Amino acid sequence: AAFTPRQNRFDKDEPLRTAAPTTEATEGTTKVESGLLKKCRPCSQGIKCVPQIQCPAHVRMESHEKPQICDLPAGKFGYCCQTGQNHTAPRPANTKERRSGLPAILSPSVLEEARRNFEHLMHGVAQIPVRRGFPDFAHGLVFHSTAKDDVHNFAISNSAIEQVITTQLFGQKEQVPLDDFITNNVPTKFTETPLAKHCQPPPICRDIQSVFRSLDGTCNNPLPQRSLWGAAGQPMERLLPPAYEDGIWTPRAHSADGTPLQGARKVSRTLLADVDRPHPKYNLLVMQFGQVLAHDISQTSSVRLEDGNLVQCCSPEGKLALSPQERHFACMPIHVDPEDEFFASFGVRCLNFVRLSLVPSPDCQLGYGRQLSKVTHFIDASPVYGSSEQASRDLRAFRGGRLEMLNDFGRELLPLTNDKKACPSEEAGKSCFNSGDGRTNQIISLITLQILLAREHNRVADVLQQLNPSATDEWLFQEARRIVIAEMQHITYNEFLPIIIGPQQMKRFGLVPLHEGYARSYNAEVNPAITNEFSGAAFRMGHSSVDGKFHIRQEHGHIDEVVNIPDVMFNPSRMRKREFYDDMLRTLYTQPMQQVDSSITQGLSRFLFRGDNPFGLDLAAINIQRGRDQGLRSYNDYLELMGAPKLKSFQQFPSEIGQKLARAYRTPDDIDLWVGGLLEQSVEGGVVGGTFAEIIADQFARFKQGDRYYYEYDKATNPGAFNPQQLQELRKVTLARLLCDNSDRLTLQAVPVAAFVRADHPENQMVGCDDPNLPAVNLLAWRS
Ligand code: HEM
Ligand SMILES: [Ca+2]
Repeated sequence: AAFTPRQNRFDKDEPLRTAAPTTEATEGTTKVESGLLKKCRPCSQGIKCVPQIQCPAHVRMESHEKPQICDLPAGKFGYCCQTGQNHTAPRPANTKERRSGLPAILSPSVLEEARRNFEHLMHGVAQIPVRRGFPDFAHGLVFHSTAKDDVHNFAISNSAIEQVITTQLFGQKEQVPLDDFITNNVPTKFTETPLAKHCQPPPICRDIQSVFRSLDGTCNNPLPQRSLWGAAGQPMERLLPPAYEDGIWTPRAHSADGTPLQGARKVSRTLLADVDRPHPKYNLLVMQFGQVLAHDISQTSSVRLEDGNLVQCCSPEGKLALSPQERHFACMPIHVDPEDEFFASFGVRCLNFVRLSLVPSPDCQLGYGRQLSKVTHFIDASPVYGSSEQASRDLRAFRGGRLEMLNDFGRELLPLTNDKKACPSEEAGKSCFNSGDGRTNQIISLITLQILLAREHNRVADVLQQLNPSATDEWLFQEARRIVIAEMQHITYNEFLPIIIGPQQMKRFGLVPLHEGYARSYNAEVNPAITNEFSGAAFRMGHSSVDGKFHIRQEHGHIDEVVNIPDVMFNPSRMRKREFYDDMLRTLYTQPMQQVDSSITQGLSRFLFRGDNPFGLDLAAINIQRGRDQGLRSYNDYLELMGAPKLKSFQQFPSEIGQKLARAYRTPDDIDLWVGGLLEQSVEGGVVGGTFAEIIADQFARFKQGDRYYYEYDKATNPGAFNPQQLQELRKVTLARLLCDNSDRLTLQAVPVAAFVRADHPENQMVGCDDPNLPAVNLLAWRS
């Protein structure tokens, strides 16, 4: 049921090349060598050949300005890129005049009027509580970190919103072309106005030679102006300019033909049915590791009320959406049709949806709203350690470098949380677990991996202490953390990522880990921040891999218990059953994941966070709405970004999908990125289609090139570099080893060698946890 619009794009045997070569490039493209294989002239010195997606300015260039085409590994084309990852190309001359006509500073009257509008939006709205125990409440928890943090974010987000409202008013008054906003081409500033309080240059880093990366990700890039790149709370990047209808923050609500877009729920129920399609090769660990990784690198934040409480956009019981006059400015409720075969039967006509909060402009310039990630963007095991110094201190035991754990009759579990806002239930015995990430209790299989990683930290800390008896708690903690982060990174690049994006993209984006020696891909120009396209669409591919049920203790055709996933969302009590942790791990490596395609389990699309309610939320609709909230452009624009032709008609899809698409959208230019990506056929050797593969590959290239502390870098780059012997040891780590080392050994005594591959797959084999053939990191390399 999958389809790819352009399976072979960028391939050298593709006769139709969309990127019009410059005269230079045509000269440089030498004669046909064999068949259709052409060879391109290399880029001039100092200019890098990169995949099209990493040179996004080309989309806005005239054809004669497009960069020269060059060769990339795996038989692919790239661009000799001079604009870097900046998506704004030099603008046509005729708009220059308009821009220079704008005032440098805002007038007091605009400021005052905007202030009044803002006050009204803040206080003149109906306040309907979001009740504990209901699905919306749990949805709000997804954006929770700590109670203190919620209040702090409120203040910052408010400043940002006020800036946006002021910018909108200014844009109307001065008739600024939309294009100038989306390409950051408005010279006007907030300087010397009350809105300037958050415009501060990034801090200067004092200790740039620190052996250990900071907890909040600051000073990873030590260069002036870049000390906050990738740090917690920093804005996301964009591959393409936002698709806001006013260029600033008004979400895309109209089709390319001017009529209103269909609602997100309508798209979800028309296109994303629930079909059971188990993956023939990969198991649920791929899904579950993917979610842990997603939480490591991104957590957005939703707008809240002044007291930190959640915003509600629907009338009680979802009977209808509040009118625009009475609802909060961040409301973007999801409309439910009366003929909705599921929600309408409960009388529900409105699903709550609150927009993401924003960050103020760092350089004080007027521009579009920018979303943030609250966690460190880097892959740095932040779900284990938290994304701030304080969060990490709250998790530490301050003995032997260990993390605090709950001793549950001899088994180490995560400690229980005392943060009342972290758990939907206040009942005793239903307490939630605490970790470095506020989303841990979302589903019990996620808790399982969070426990696994915390145990791994303590296991490593204990061994380090035996080897270095006089080491301090601080050193043991930081060194164990450094090792666990390296393990996370190695498993991500070595085992996980190739499964997702396939071997060709791994090569083309330079993501394959080395077998020996140090890697040299650090590039101080690369901002490691998460992109909106990645967090709002591409990496949400994982939602399609979720199975609606867990088959616990599946052995020889026998299953002990079938657990529906909504029953284990924010309901961690099963973890206290003695054998559950081992059983869950075994389930994850035995049970297939679902294929990444246009099918989403009803466990997510109807019953998400149901709790005791008869119905839940629709995560698919939420994803679509979120993409519009984040200003993601339509799927077609991303095809163009990658150098593929845009779709012109729904008939380019197989007829069944084409018909459904035509019911959900007016033109192919309307297709939401997340939906279009899921409809593609998977790339060779990977589980996602070409578009998601590119967006994901680009993101992981940022994490590698833009992380000075990446585990494969040497001392010249990374002040916390591993010595050659340590690095060689770290390269032995596998997820299989982690499963064995951190299981309870109650029902789990053996693991599949390739942990992400179904245990029953012919290419895989089970190996006993004590088998010497299961490689392990020898920590003797850390004896000082
Ligand atoms: C196990 C079941 C899962 C559940 C119940 C779940 C639920 C959610 C929810 C409620 C959100 C926030 C939606 C919004 O309001 O925008 C979310 C966001 C997200 N999810 Fe999942 N998810 C699951 C698995 C996964 C997996 C397997 C992956 C990837 C492999 C993934 C990747 C993401 C990403 C990247 C985001 C955006 C995070 C952000 O930037 O805030 N999720 N998920
Ligand atoms: Ca992180």
